[in-house]
Amino acid sequence: MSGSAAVHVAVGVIRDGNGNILLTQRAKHTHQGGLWEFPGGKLEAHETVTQALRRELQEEVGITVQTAKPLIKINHCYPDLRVLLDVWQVTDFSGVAEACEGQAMQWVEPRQLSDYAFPVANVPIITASRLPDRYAILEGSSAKQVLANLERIINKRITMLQLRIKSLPAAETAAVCHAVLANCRQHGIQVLLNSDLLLTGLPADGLHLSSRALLACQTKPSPYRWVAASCHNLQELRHAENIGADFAVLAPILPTATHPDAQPLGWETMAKLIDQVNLPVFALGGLELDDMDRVLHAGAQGIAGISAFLS
Ligand SMILES: Nc1nc2c([nH]c(=O)n2[C@@H]2O[C@H](COP(=O)(O)OP(=O)(O)OP(=O)(O)O)[C@@H](O)[C@H]2O)c(=O)[nH]1
Ligand SMILES: [Mg+2]
Repeated sequence: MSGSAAVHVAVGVIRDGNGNILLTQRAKHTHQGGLWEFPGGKLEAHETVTQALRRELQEEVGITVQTAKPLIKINHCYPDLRVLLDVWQVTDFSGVAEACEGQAMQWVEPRQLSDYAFPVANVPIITASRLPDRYAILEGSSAKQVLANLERIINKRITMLQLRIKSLPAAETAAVCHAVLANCRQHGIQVLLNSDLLLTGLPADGLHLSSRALLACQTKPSPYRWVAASCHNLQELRHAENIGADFAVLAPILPTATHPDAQPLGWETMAKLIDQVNLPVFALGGLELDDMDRVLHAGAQGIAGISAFLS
């Protein structure tokens, strides 16, 4: 199958006002029949992906797409078919969803998606649909500064962050980590601990591997709800994908004052790199929240940042 052109499919992760996601069940006789899917279908000749998305969601579940943004692209080779799943998040629609083709249909909470059997290509789509579009990196050169930065991050309504404290004495680091975790729990923020933080037994939500730690892993570290990885090139992104990391952070995209010697990847290279892996990838380095639209259209999950969320 690897030689034939991929079938381009427009797929909608449709959310209702409560954040639930619409699933339908594929008819028994079809490709991957009997499994659950996000509604969508093949592009017709001369159709753009957003035109196909609009038509398919009207035909299959009777809704009219009002607003949609790119979520993730998946290139997958089934034994009998190669597909490019072009997945869009539908954030606003009109009409009431109904199963227009007699298929089973369910609105499902994101955390319950794992209770449903999907085609294997859908694994990173499910991860992407559970991730936010902003991933903050919390740092600081003193305990006071770390906690002040956390206040600012909380005010930006961030729901996930990486705790990366490098320069505090060990005893102070442990105290700050406990304070950050308690504060984040209170505000519903998930915390991933950077792998350079040599502290064990902290009740965090996940592990964020430095690129060095990533390359030293041959399998996904366990047990963590989330495993993320810092990447700078295709080799690292592929390694993150191969060990089954949940998502990656790719840097630096634009020049930054904090890393003046690092060669920025730029928009075009970033898009090309992200296109080559089936993995949610946050863009990091020199970006601001105003860049979100451009970042999403370049294929990224969203923006990761240190100063981006501190203004
Ligand atoms: N819609 C949809 N298709 C998916 C998903 N995951 C996945 O692997 N696919 C694959 O992508 C292709 C989508 O085609 P489809 O059967 O929905 O196409 P369609 O609506 O145009 O159907 P038709 O050919 O009967 O008109 C199938 O091979 C299907 O197995 C998913 O989550 N949603
Ligand atoms: Mg379909």
